[in-house]
Amino acid sequence: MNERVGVIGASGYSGIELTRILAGHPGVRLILASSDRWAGERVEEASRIAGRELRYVDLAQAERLAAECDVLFLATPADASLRLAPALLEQGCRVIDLSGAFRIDDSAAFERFYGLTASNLQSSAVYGLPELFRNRVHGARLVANPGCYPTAASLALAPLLREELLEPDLIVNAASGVTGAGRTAKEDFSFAEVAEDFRAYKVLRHQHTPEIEQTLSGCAGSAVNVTFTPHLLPIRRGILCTSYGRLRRKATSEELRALLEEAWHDEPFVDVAPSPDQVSLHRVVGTNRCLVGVACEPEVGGRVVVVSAIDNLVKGAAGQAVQNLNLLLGFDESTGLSGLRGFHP
Ligand SMILES: NC(=O)C1=CN([C@@H]2O[C@H](COP(=O)(O)OP(=O)(O)OC[C@H]3O[C@@H](n4cnc5c(N)ncnc54)[C@H](OP(=O)(O)O)[C@@H]3O)[C@@H](O)[C@H]2O)C=CC1
Ligand SMILES: CC(=O)N[C@@H](CCC(=O)OP(=O)(O)O)C(=O)O
Repeated sequence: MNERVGVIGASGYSGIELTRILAGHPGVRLILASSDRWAGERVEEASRIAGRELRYVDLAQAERLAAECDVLFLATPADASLRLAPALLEQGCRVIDLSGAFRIDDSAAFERFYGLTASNLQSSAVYGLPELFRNRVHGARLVANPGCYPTAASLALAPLLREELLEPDLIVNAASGVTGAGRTAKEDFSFAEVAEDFRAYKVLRHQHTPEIEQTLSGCAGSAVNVTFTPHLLPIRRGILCTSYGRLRRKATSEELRALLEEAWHDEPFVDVAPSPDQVSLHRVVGTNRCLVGVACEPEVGGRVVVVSAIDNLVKGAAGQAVQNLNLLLGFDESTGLSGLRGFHP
């Protein structure tokens, strides 16, 4: 099979990762890669991996060529996705958007956190976290690929909330590598500013807060409040996410681990570690994997700590987007992804 796919925003960190994965995907043909700054240059991944000549085109040309694609990825900022998606859908393409433009059901919350006007396409977009919502993704025209932090937090906490094991007030602390901010990030993210430093940012105003609460409330069946604090880690890629809650009934660490193992048993990209201490970025960076570990104090009200790790550019962006592509096209969900081996021994 050779479904035709394209990437808009192909020169960004997640666009590059997408281009690399798609060039090696056996079921699709990458026919379009857009970048204004690289227009006219060769897409090296396409010639090196797929053995075909492909050149970047600018956005105007990409919009003209889009109708030739069965599925288009938008690896663009949210404001650009809001502008581009309607016309692409009208041309008959299916769209997988990596930005936050279509993830949040509550328009007022979206507008407050993103500072943008919500789209009326939001109601028809499917939130593409395959491990929780894969049945909805199959027939979707517009997939909202989840945010990096919400992916790490949701895969850590969803099974425990579904079993009504946690009080609905949670704390999520997470640290991301600097690629999370995109490649045009400004001065605050330069090497001299971040090296040998560690700090929180967007405290109590991060745009992923309503997304995490939306997903976890859906799992719990009632409102869940999350205090989310992101941190900037002076490395290139990876997210380590530590989530804290309180037990609603007695349980041991072994029981919680067994519950996570049961929930994620059939999932190719979620693994449960023997303990939270064994969850580390080395084990996930370069792969589409999420690694989760849990421990708790056994009494009612006892503390629960769940640690999860992902690569922000793979499971947190491009890899998850390809999982969604596979669902849309009816491929095995691991197609093009199982070969990603990671960067560490
Ligand atoms: N980095 C990460 O870890 C994650 C990112 N995301 C989201 O994915 C999207 C892409 O992120 P990332 O790869 O980091 O971003 P980058 O800043 O690295 O790249 C952005 C890309 O979009 C293009 N672009 C910029 N402005 C416009 C515009 N107005 N219209 C069309 N294209 C434009 C740029 O191409 P050019 O200038 O060459 O045309 C570039 O290819 C964002 O919405 C981001 O929030 C989601 C999860 C994780
Ligand atoms: C380190 C860093 O800055 N990470 C970004 C990740 C969010 C992102 O990529 O944006 P979306 O809202 O489209 O998911 C941030 O915290 O804003």
